[in-house]
Amino acid sequence: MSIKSGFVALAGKPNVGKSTFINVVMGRKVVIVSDKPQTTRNRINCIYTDRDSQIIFVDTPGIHKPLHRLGEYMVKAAVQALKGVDLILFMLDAADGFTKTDEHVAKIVSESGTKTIIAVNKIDVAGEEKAKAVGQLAKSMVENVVSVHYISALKGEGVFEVLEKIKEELPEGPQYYPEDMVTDRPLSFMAAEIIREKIFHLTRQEVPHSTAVVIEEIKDRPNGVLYIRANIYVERDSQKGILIGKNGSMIKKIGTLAREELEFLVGRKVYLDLNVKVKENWREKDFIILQEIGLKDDIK
Ligand SMILES: Nc1nc2c(ncn2[C@@H]2O[C@H](COP(=O)(O)OP(=O)(O)OP(=O)(O)O)[C@@H](O)[C@H]2O)c(=O)[nH]1
Repeated sequence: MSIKSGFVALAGKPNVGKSTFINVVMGRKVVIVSDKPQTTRNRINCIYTDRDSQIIFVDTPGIHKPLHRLGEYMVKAAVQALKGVDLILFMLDAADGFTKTDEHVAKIVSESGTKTIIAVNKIDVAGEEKAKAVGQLAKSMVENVVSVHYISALKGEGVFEVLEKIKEELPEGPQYYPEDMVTDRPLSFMAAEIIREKIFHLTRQEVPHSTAVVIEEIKDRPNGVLYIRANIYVERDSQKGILIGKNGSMIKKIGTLAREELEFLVGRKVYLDLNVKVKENWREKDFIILQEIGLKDDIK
């Protein structure tokens, strides 16, 4: 039996709700969501599979970067990347109105000529009129728009209509990935992202941004438990104190929440071993780069 399958690029400025949308579609948490912009340092490709379709949601490098950092070359590269996908999902924020960054994303999307679905998100907090204005402006700026939807990813409103439309527009094709695969990222990457998300949610000010999570070890224990050891690097002793908390209460909270989510992801018991370490100026160190581009080994 043939299915509908293909690659869908998620385009939209930071914080419009791309991760929230993906999480609703996937029915479980696979992408970090935060109210602090650009938390998803490394974007994850998510694979949605059902009876008659497989959709691979991909990120477009360059498109989320601040305008001032976008050289002509990067714009070209982004356009080129969008030419290579089957469909674009261009997301906008109804509450924000149509901004300069939206205009810039719209230009890149339009230039690719690729079929585009527009989703105006956050209608739960914006008036209908404002949302419609955003949708219409976006539509007028993009060449190949197949439909415009008004949604609230947070409330799950309209998300499945978008999903149906995506399926309708995708070509018939093969199932590219096994059906139980939800992301093409290794487990070590997912684990680091999940731990980082908890730190983002539970701590304030400079702490989240001074934190790096490096997965040191993932091992199958004979009793079926998955053992994961992670180092959490901060830049100063004071930050270490905050992360550990009074009598270890904060790190315990982070650990419990992260473990529960990891257990959900891998479908079995997880033992999470977290160690907070101070490493001055870790941002300049290359070990974190290695981790972020996924060079650490996955489960052995
Ligand atoms: N009110 C409202 N808030 C939303 C909606 N969708 C997402 N948000 C919120 O918007 C913020 C950003 O959402 P994300 O899903 O992380 O946005 P993103 O586009 O992936 O952001 P980046 O990773 O920065 O590119 C979070 O606080 C979400 O809870 C929505 O439909 N309504």
